[in-house]
Amino acid sequence: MEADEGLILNVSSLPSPESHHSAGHKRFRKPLPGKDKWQSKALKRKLQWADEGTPSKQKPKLSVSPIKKCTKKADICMKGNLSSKSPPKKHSTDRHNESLRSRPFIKTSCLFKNNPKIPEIHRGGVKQVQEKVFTSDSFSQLDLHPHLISTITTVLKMSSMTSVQKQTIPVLLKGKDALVRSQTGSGKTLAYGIPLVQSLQGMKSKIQRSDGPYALILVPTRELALQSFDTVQKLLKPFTWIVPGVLMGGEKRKSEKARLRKGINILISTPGRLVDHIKSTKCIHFRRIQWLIMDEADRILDMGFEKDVTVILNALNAESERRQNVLLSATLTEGVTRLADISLHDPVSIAIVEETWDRTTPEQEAIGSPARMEEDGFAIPEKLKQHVVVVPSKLRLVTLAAFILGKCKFEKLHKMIVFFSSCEQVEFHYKLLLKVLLGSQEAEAPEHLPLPSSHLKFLRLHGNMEQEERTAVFQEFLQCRTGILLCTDVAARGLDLPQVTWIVQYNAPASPAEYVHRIGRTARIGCHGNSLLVLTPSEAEYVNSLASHKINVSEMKMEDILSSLMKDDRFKGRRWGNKKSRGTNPQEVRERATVLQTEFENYVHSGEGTVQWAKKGLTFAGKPKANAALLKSCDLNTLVGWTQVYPRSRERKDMENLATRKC
Ligand SMILES: Nc1ncnc2c1ncn2[C@@H]1O[C@H](COP(=O)(O)OP(=O)(O)OP(=O)(O)O)[C@@H](O)[C@H]1O
Repeated sequence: MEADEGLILNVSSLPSPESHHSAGHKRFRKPLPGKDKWQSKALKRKLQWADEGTPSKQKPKLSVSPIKKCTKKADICMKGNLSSKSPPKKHSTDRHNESLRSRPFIKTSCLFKNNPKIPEIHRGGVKQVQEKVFTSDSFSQLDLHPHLISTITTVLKMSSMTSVQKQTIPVLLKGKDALVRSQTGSGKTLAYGIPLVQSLQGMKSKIQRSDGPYALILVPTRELALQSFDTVQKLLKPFTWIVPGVLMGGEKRKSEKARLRKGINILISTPGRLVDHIKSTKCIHFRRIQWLIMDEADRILDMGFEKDVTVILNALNAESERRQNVLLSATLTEGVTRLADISLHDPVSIAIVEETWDRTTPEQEAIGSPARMEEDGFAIPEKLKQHVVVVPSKLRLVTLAAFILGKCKFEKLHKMIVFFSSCEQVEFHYKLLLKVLLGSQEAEAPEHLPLPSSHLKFLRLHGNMEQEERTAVFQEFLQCRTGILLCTDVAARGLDLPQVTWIVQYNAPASPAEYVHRIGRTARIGCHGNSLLVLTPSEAEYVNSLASHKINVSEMKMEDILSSLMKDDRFKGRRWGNKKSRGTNPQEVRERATVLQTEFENYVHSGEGTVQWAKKGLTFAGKPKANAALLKSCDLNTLVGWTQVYPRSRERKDMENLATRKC
């Protein structure tokens, strides 16, 4: 789902001229030619829809002209709460007065009215599949080279094996192929890395750099390639004659060719880039390949690399038939099974699952046999607390912002990842949140800040960024103790980012497997972690879909999330002036949410450029897969909101067709 975002760009929510002083708002005094025409049309639409909820029942009620009224007396716009007769009291400091003057008028009715009812979430008694992460067995029990053991204990600082390592390492040391399925963050990299290094260091004829690759590790993303390279490099510390290397898009082909020519013994690559080299780099060969490892196999397939994997398998088979093959994934999909069929020889299947299905309701009984359950159930880290919040489209953006403020500004140190469904959405929300949550914060008096602004550090990561920047952001987030990373699914798989405390999924993931991978960026290797899935009312059913995969989420209330705005006086409505805020007065919470929403909208409307950029951020053109997902999951409200962004365009027509179909 990509098109909603609770940012309804319509003129009725624009600020009154008297309340703005910045250059960005001069346009209200001197409108751009032709612009007021579409604004008034958008206003008309907005009024219709605000009254009736859906466009299908449009009955124009244009007797009120809010812009006019707001312009004269902004306070009238606040639904019955602000009296035009009682202007705000004088405040003690000029600064405070200034801050109040620049505060937008509040129009609570827009944001909190005519929203679809939030359905109740009925949770069945789902018992999650659990894996025990650690065992009491130490690495020294394995038949490994003593230098390798000491590297594990002294360099990697690990003593006992995880369950997946305990089961996988002996199988691979025996030379068998394996299909390994284990929960996210359970230590799969070392499960293949240790036997790989053990076998290569012990080869009868000592490996020469110029021999070329003995092992190929395929991973879906560049970040994962770098991360796997880092682990392998550490394991190879005592065995300096074995050279690891990475090939991934984004780097100059020429320098990769030069490194290939010099020799890489353990080649870590993304499939696309490797195929590139197979087709164009003469010096690449697989004559000595002994190992093929496909990590995050389901993601490799999801990303459309199936054809590339076939090209790679053919290239390997053409030069070396005998090799050991390993396929690893946190989730087992049909595609992975298919890939296992063509790439593994008589594999040992390793699945670290303890619990079986707990049939507690007849509906669950009807879903399928225990065997099927075994296949469909995803193991979730035991210490991961999963939450869901159902939020009407219009309120999604403020809810997200309030959640970020609540956790990252007002609670103790949090490190958060927020998933979006497209690169454009990431960019859009990154700039918007940076500007509104951080930009204005910087301008506020220091006494308003409960914590230093550095706690609200925003980063973003997506596939449209230059590789250099991607790597820098990845490294920065890896090392920082707090921060908020806004990203696409480029960061969903395999990435090991320590100390992440919250995962937020702002857009529902395309599949339960994706859900598991996204939340798997927290609660790694036995640590605690939390996740929040944001759904629109029409998507509430998704919770049942997760339950059918043994995924159990508990509900959070939108109002509770929004109430953290009470801690941030930047969003205090004009009416409350110097008054002390009372706990979590629902009316005041709503008004603060409206102030925040208005700030978002003001920023977007501050110029033609930002409007265009917002449209880009809310669009989902050119992504057929995403469109299909949108059709499946997004609600009417979303579509209505979206059509308001596009008052007259082909896209709008498309969206209206889509809305009609949804009806
Ligand atoms: N035996 C161990 N003891 C302590 N820490 C470990 C052990 N094995 C791995 N780790 C650490 O656990 C973290 C997760 O490991 P890894 O990234 O290999 O998990 P994964 O199963 O591949 O996760 P994902 O499915 O998300 O890719 C890493 O930081 C790794 O260093």
